[in-house]
Amino acid sequence: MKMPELDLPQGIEARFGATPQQVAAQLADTVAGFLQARLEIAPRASLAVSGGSTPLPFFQALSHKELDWGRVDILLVDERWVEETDDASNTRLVKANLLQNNAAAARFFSLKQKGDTPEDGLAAANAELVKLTRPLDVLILGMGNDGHTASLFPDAPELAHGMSLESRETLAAMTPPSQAHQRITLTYAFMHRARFVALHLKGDDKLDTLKKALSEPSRMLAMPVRGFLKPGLQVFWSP
Ligand SMILES: O=C(O)[C@H](O)[C@@H](O)[C@H](O)[C@H](O)COP(=O)(O)O
Repeated sequence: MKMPELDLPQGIEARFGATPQQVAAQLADTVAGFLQARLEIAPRASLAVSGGSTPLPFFQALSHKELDWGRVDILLVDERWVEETDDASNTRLVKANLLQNNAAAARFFSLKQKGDTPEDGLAAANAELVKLTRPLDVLILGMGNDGHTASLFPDAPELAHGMSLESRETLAAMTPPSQAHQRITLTYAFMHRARFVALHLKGDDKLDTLKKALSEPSRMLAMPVRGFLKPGLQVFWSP
C-alpha cells in the first residue's frame, strides 16, 4: 500500500494501515497499552470514545484485550439526544461493540439522561459524571468532513461556548442545524487535557479534510478538530 502524503507538524504522529481492521488493531493495542500503564500507577483509568461508523472494528478489538477492566471508566465524547433503542444512539453502539467480552466489566457513564432536550438533561448528565476519573486518560476522536469532532459542530450556535478554554463545564448541549438530532458533547476545555489523544479516521475524504484542517490551524471555530492538532496527537488512518 502506498502511504499517503501527509505533512504533519512536529510532534504529531501518523499511524497508517492498509485496512480499517489493521488500523483498528493498532489503535486497540496502543489504547490497551496506555490504559495498562495508567492502571499500574493509578486506582482507575478513563477512556472517552467517539460514536459514528469508524470506531466499530476498534471497539471490537479493544473489547478482547486483557485489562483490569473493572478499574476502567468508559464514556462517549458525545451523544445524539435519542433513546438507546434508536439506530442513531452512540450509547447503543458502544454497549453492543465495546462493552462486550473482557471490556464488559468496565464502568460506563451515560451522557443520555432524561429530558426532552440535551439542555434539559445537562444537570443529570453532569451528576452522572461526578465519579468519572479525571482528567481523561485516553481520548479517541473521530472527525466529520466539516471539521467537527465530538459534537463540536462548526454550525452549532453554541460552538464558541463549547470550544472556550475558559469554560469550567465538562458538558455542553449543541443544536447544529446540519444534524438530524440535538447533541450533548464533552467540552473542548475538558477534552483537551486528556493524557493521550488519538484521531481515528477512515477514507481519502477524511485525509483531505485533515489536510485542510492542518492548513489553517488557528481557525478553530471554522474546523473544531483543529483544537486537537497539537504535539502528542496520534492520527490513525486507513483507506
Ligand atoms: O456522534 C458522532 O457522530 C461522533 O461522535 C462524531 O463526532 C463522529 O466521530 C464523526 O462524525 C465521524 O463519524 P464517522 O466515523 O461515522 O465518519
